[in-house]
Amino acid sequence: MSAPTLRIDNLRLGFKTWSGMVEVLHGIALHIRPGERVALVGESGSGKSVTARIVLGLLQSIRTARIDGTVEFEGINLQSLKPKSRHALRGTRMSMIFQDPTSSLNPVYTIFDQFREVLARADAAITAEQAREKAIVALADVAISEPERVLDSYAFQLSGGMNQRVMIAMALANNPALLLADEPGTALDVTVQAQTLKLMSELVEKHRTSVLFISHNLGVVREFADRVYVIYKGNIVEQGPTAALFDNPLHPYTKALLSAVPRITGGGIPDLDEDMAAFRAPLVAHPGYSERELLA
Ligand SMILES: Nc1ncnc2c1ncn2[C@@H]1O[C@H](COP(=O)(O)OP(=O)(O)OP(=O)(O)O)[C@@H](O)[C@H]1O
Repeated sequence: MSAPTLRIDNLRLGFKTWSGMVEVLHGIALHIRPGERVALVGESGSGKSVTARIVLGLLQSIRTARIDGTVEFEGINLQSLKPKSRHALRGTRMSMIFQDPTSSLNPVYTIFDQFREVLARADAAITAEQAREKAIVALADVAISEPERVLDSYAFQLSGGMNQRVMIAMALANNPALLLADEPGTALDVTVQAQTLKLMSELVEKHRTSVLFISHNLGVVREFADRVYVIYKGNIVEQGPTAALFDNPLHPYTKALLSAVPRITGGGIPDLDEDMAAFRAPLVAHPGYSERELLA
């Protein structure tokens, strides 16, 4: 089997606060193979975004953050890299799509200016003409029919759905090995979100891009992911192939998450802490799919 694109092992994160250390991640492990689409699912505050930010190298420079453990990207331990080398990976070998496409784009530069900057990260010598050519191809890939007009526009002149397509095109423009998608499109209406996710899905499949897909929307995860990790209060409590996990959730938190779909954003999950306390094993792996076996 090929080596994983991303391998996280025993990852711990704490923040120094006035009242002492607040532990946020308690030794999580996950991996993503080349071309695999993996979802990290959990409620608000469970530690999904901080995990993605560590992979991107964005938390390492925060003075109050304490990070321990292994984060290996394409066989390189990111913790051992200098900030400059971590910076060089972003937008080239790994890239990210955020929740709200319009606020993620810079309002004072045209779409083309931003495209050119992204492409120059991988090829500093790229000319304006070459960048324009590449940007047009990338926009055509996300089914934008008037790429010239879009390139000369500012984000505020385009619809949210159009900006989301632009973001996807930019994120994939340098053919990254890993795409981190943090609740992509949740700021958009449901139909537009579904369309853009479908597009993203087709593109990552075409390019065999590995994806870490962060979401609390289980419906979307079921459609999109090959495998799922469930995170609860900074612990991975269950993982397995999507269909197996949805059809036969083993951990009380996963069961609660699945049964609480309509009210997941509401008042939380009643009595969950009681169920959790009664459950002794911290990680449930579906038979034959333990982290160790998958990596062997
Ligand atoms: N810079 C920071 N300083 C202190 N605590 C932080 C910082 N960033 C995140 N946290 C805390 O870490 C925990 C995990 O946050 P994270 O943003 O990863 O949650 P999440 O699962 O992505 O939630 P959501 O779905 O709401 O985005 C939260 O309790 C949050 O308050």
